[in-house]
Amino acid sequence: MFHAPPHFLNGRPPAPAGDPEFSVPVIDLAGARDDHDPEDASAKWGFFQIVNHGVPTSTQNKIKAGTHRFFNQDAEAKKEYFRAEPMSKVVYTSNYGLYTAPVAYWSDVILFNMAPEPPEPEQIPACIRENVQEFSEEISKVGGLMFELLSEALGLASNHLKEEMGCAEGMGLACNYYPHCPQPELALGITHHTDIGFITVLSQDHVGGLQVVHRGHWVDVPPVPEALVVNIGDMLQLISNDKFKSVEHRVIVNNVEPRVSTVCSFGNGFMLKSRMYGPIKELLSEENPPIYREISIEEFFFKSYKKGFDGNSYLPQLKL
Ligand SMILES: O=C(O)CCC(=O)C(=O)O
Ligand SMILES: [Fe+2]
Repeated sequence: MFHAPPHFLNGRPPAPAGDPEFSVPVIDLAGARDDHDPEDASAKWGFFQIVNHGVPTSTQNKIKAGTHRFFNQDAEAKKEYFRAEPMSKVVYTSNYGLYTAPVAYWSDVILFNMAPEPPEPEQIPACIRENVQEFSEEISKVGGLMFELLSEALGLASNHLKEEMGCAEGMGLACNYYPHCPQPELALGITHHTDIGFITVLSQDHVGGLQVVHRGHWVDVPPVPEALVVNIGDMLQLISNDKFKSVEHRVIVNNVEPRVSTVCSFGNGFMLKSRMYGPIKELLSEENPPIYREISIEEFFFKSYKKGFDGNSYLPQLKL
């Protein structure tokens, strides 16, 4: 495991080693459904890892190899995919927090907005095309399952989030590449943030560097082979009326080897524009009044991007 230097702690100490309070929740999806209710982890951490989830390891490995292939090309080959704005089907960008993040992002990303309408196959770079299509199919099934489990964890019918609310209708798949960093004390891979969508399901490689905030401490998320990481995003915090909290996280870099991750965000700015999302009525009562006003996902994404990558979510601005 690599460690962030003290000036990157943002006043949060690293989690004490060996304290079971800080051991990251892992949910085994094999076996009886009742055994893997993610309610506790979603409410307390806003984050959990899942194992035995059905994205074959070979599918995860192939897209990571494709990510290395894409980013190891020279700039000339990559530049046709470069976009400065996020609302394209395929967006390659480098250091996207450059003008707004508190610390430069030591990372490159190629993002594919796969749902509701995927890009044309020829818009996806040939060196990663098949991998993107295969991973996207597999991760969509996992996303669907997560929405069922999270619906149940909220005490709703299992189809509520996916079918009733259309939470899985938009999906963005980001392939992140964190180059080896000669001076890791001067940069972060991605500075602290919460994810904007409903949930994020991600696959990390063996290198490590992802950290989440739990009870005011930075906790390393050690890579577990085959495991996927699930983050609660801001939109799920909004519709769950704070029952589930979006998790603050970041990626630290190292001077040993590059790292790649594959990150699927369920909920993107291409979703049905007229649909408004607010706290789910079934979760509200006199003792539990709505905390946030309704907003369309398009506006939420737009405002969150516009605000800049300053580490704060846009949610507080929607408080009633
Ligand atoms: O690379 C990772 O593990 C996390 C990346 C991330 O937080 C993001 O893309 O939003
Ligand atoms: Fe993230």
